[in-house]
Amino acid sequence: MAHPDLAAEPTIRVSDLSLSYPAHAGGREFAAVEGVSFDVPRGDVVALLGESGSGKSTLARFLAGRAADAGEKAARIKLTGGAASVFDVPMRRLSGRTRTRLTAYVGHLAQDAGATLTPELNVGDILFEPIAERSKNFDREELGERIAEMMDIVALPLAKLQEYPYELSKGQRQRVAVMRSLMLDPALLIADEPTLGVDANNRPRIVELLRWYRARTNATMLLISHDIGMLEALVRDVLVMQEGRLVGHGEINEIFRHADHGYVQRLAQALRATAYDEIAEE
Ligand SMILES: Nc1ncnc2c1ncn2[C@@H]1O[C@H](COP(=O)(O)OP(=O)(O)OP(=O)(O)O)[C@@H](O)[C@H]1O
Repeated sequence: MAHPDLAAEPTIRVSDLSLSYPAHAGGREFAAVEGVSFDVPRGDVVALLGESGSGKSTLARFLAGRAADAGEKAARIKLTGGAASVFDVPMRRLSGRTRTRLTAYVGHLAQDAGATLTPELNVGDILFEPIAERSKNFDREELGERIAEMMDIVALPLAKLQEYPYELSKGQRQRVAVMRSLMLDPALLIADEPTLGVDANNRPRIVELLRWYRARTNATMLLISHDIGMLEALVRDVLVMQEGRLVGHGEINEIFRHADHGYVQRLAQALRATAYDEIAEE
């Protein structure tokens, strides 16, 4: 059985990778990612950009080891070509045990995670849950201090710990979801639009939380985000996808300065105008 090697270099290795959704409802198998290759070196923060439907979430979910997580069969992601490894664990045909081992180190913030917080739990329990599931013997006090620090960074009053998801605004729920994705101290964080649905005043709070986390842990991060504040504060390299393919890869300023691909050029222009909401919806 492959054991995750946290010192693996690079942390993520993707080679000519193709991913599909199975055929369903009389339709054909759908190729969401086609022939993509890139590495994410250990400790780097890389952004995955691209218009809606370009395959970003599919790739993120697959690399986070959550390809088979979806309830319905039709939403399970299948590797149809090439290879990928995370912490030197090959992602082809992951056994249940290997997957559990791997996902213990890989935080995944799913798309619109704030909307799927457990409705029966208050915020405090939502945050404690990942740790309580792993071990009964955790230091509640130490963890409480960490939670208080995170709440402060994202500007949520401690009284919110007693509230339930339905009592929070959309942006507050999203902030809780981002905090939750960090609770197990992941050595790799894969986050799908961490600031989506958060108002402009509070987006920098999430950026700050991720910066704080990185300074504390030096974790590797793959972020799907068109948030210019986040890109500027955290990201060195970007990957740009279009229709399942990688159409740009490199240092953020370089790639936008010398963009030779039509979509990358348009994206660069839009980002300069900081119209990120529109890009995400394009
Ligand atoms: N369960 C599924 N079954 C079939 N096709 C799917 C499924 N989920 C996503 N797709 C398709 O796969 C393609 C890639 O979707 P994906 O969500 O990865 O794109 P994305 O770049 O993350 O887009 P967005 O920014 O809108 O989330 C899209 O064409 C989408 O319609």
